Amino acid sequence: MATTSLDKSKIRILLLEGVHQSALDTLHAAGYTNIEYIKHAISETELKEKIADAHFIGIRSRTQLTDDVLQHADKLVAICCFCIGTNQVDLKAATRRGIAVFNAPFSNTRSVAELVLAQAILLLRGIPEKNASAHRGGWMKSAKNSYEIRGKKLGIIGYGNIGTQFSVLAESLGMDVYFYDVVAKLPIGNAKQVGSLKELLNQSDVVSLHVPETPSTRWMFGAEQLAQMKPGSILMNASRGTVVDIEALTETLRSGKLLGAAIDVFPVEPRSNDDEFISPLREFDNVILTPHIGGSTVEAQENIGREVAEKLTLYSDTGTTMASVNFPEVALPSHPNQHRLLHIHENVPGVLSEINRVFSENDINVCGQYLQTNEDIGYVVIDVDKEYSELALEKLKHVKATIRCRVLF
Ligand SMILES: NC(=O)C1=CN([C@@H]2O[C@H](COP(=O)(O)OP(=O)(O)OC[C@H]3O[C@@H](n4cnc5c(N)ncnc54)[C@H](O)[C@@H]3O)[C@@H](O)[C@H]2O)C=CC1
Ligand SMILES: O=C(O)C(=O)COP(=O)(O)O
Repeated sequence: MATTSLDKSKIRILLLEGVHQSALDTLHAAGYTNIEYIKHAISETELKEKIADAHFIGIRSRTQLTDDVLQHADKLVAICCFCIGTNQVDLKAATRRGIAVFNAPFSNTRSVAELVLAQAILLLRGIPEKNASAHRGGWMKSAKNSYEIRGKKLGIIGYGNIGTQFSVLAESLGMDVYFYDVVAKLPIGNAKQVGSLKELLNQSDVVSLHVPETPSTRWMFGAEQLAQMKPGSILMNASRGTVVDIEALTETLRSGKLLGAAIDVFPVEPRSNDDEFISPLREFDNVILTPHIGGSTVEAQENIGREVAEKLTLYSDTGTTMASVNFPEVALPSHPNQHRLLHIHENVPGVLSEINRVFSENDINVCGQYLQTNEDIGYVVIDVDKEYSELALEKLKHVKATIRCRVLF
């Protein structure tokens, strides 16, 4: 019988942006050896070339997998984001092509929360300016504009995993925490949800953004919101570079209204550590500029590497899609002595009955069947005796609304 399932050594995995060694170790331990490992993000042209051969791609926040790029990804089975955000992936385009997307939804949460807490303390004491001055031979010994964090009001925008972690840490240091979120959220500890962003900004000494990049958060923080902030307050953004209008922030900082700012993410970020970081914010000593390292700790990266690589191998080996960002979630047992057919189709009426007809009309015994759908696609997994998989695969490919169909053994 012809082989339809790929040998592991032929499954090509492209890993970009220097994902942690733990990812490579996990993949090697699972028998995957055909891995191209690149330490930085690559240009769109190179990406289009390389993705054409890849069955799996691993990226972090910098690589943009647009509809245009995915048009070149004929063999791609899954996209693995070794980070929280998946805004860099056109999820609709991936789903339409039957490409599953995975991420690490909370392995770097604590790292971001610790960073912003530290930044709030440093900014309230004016440390960035004093440090910069001392490096130039200055001596700014003064208590002017230098404050304890205790008793200050923290305003968190986006009270999700990171926002709540930060909330807990900030309360433990005596901050009063308020938050604004588009969804009603259970407040942790003594935190209080406020009804509008304006209300939050009017009262907060420290404002910190922890929203995902979505159409509703793109440029949500501009001149109007900066005007609503208290004089002498602080703005921190470790969410996405498209959330804050940098020109408006630059103007506000020039006016001296803010005590300082901490910005970790930028509208355009360098592709590698060899490229120059360009930003109008470079001129301000009272702004902490960090190179998108909110989640860059050894602990977070090691955990993310392992976690996402495990999701990749599980999907590749068994078809399991648990915790996928865009696919219906199906947890599948191993399938010894059987072949497993994976059928991804548009979620339209009549597909299932057509699939079932393939098996009844061809007298193929179904040993196991699993189904899950979401609003866009359906994912059906069927285990059959080995000798029938080739025939079934051929027939299933012709079922209406089929996006992708393959066999695992
Ligand atoms: N700087 C870095 O290295 C890192 C940055 N991030 C960024 O942080 C973001 C947040 O991460 P998590 O807390 O894990 O996400 P999450 O999904 O747990 O929480 C996001 C929260 O924002 C809220 N939200 C959405 N739109 C909003 C709006 N327009 N206004 C107010 N609230 C809104 C949601 O309801 C949710 O409660 C990620 O999407 C990612 O972009 C994440 C990790 C590391
Ligand atoms: O987890 C996220 O969403 C981040 O922003 C971290 O991105 P990175 O892996 O550091 O490129």
